[in-house]
Order: sequence, then structure tokens, then C-alpha cells
Amino acid sequence: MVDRHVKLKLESINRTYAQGAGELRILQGADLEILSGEIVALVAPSGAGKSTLLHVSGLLERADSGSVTICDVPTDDLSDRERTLVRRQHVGYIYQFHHLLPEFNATENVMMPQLIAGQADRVAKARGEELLSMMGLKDRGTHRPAQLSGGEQQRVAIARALANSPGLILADEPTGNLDPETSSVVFDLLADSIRNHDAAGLIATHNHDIAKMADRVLTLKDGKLVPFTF
Ligand SMILES: Nc1ncnc2c1ncn2[C@@H]1O[C@H](COP(=O)(O)OP(=O)(O)OP(=O)(O)O)[C@@H](O)[C@H]1O
Repeated sequence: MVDRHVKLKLESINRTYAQGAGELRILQGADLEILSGEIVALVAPSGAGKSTLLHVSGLLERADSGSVTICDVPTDDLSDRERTLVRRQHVGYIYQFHHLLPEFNATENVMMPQLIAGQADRVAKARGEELLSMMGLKDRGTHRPAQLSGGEQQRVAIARALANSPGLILADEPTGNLDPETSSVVFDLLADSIRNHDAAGLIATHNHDIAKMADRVLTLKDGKLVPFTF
């Protein structure tokens, strides 16, 4: 039997934002465990806190209280600098609007996280080309983002998120701006990459057809994560 590790563990996460004189309680005791090879979809109405949950999970934002453990690294007592290092090593983040660097071509965009992590140029380039090829973009490496279609740009963003072989992939509406057919292709590529690398995925989406392709579907209710029923 394959040994499955917990890649993301959230325990009693609370996150409140100030709203005028009052407060907006977004996460209230949210718990979650995602195992290697597992993909969890998060479906919830706009404003429910999906992005907040992803930001807290990816160490882009601190919870007010609670615990975040990523790939066996407890993160609660880490400095901002240490959190950045954990994020670079273990987390791949995919945004709805890919956030590719416009002045760099596709291969260079995929190389970027590897270069930041100290990888040699030659190795980063080979890995970048391999990942683009895996995403069906072998002949698009020299194209800049503006020279790629929306689906192609999103596949480059996925390749970039996978570049350092992170244990945890977080995706915020990764197919939000794509047509249904392209969405399904892009989700398949993302899901296969996560499963083949024994990583774990947490994917926020409004699209129920996409959510159904995940292993589990959760929603946010009263600030907690609970199973979603279609
Ligand atoms: N930095 C902030 N300061 C104050 N309020 C915030 C902040 N970030 C988010 N919020 C509020 O918290 C709530 C949850 O926001 P969040 O972006 O997590 O929702 P979401 O479920 O991802 O929504 P959407 O599906 O529209 O992207 C919203 O009402 C938002 O206005």
C-alpha cells in the first residue's frame, strides 16, 4: 500500500476582517486535512472566504488563530522570511488570472520559481521545457503571454506552479476565465500532475462540473469547512 502523507493540515483556523466599527468573521474554526494524491474542490458563494482560506493555506496571509501545517512543517511560529521559504519550497499557487510575467516568454515564466530557488539556468530551462511539453505546449516556449490563448496561458501558469515539484498545489478559480471544454482539459492536466507527483490539491471553483472531478468537494458554512452536496 502506498504511504499517504498529510500535505495540508488546517486546525481551528479563525480569520476576521475589520468592517467599519464591526468585524467580518470569515473563517471560524475551519479544519482540513488533505493527503498526498488527493484533490479537494472548494465550492462556496462569492464572499464566503475561499480566497481567504487559500491565502491562509499558502502562507500568503496569517490566520488570527489556529494552526497551518504544510508537508509536515508546522508554520505557526515561523517568521515572515521563514514562511516565504516554506511557501517557495512546498507550495505551488495558481490564480484565476494567471499572473504570468508579460515581458518573459513561456519557458522563462516556468523557469522563474526555479531560478528564485537557486536552480542553475540550464537545469531550470530543461525542466521548463519538459513541463511545457507535458502541458501540450512544446512549441509555445518562446511565446510571450500576450501571444498565447487564455487556456494556453493558464497551462503555462500550471507548469510554473509545478516547477519546483511542490507537495501542495493551491488554485483559486484556475478555470474561471476559460470556456467549458478548455476548463475540463486544463483541470485534467492539473489533476494528473498533482496525482502523478503525489502532491495534494485544493482548488476553489464556482464551476460544479469541475468540482465533480475532484476527490472531495467542500464548502464553507458559518466559517467552517463541510462536505458540499450537489
Ligand atoms: N483584506 C481584507 N480586508 C477586509 N475585508 C476583506 C479582505 N479580504 C477579504 N475581505 C472580505 O472577506 C470576505 C471573503 O473574501 P474572499 O475573497 O475570501 O471570498 P471568496 O469566497 O474568495 O469570493 P469570490 O468567489 O468572490 O472570489 C469578503 O466579504 C471580502 O470582502
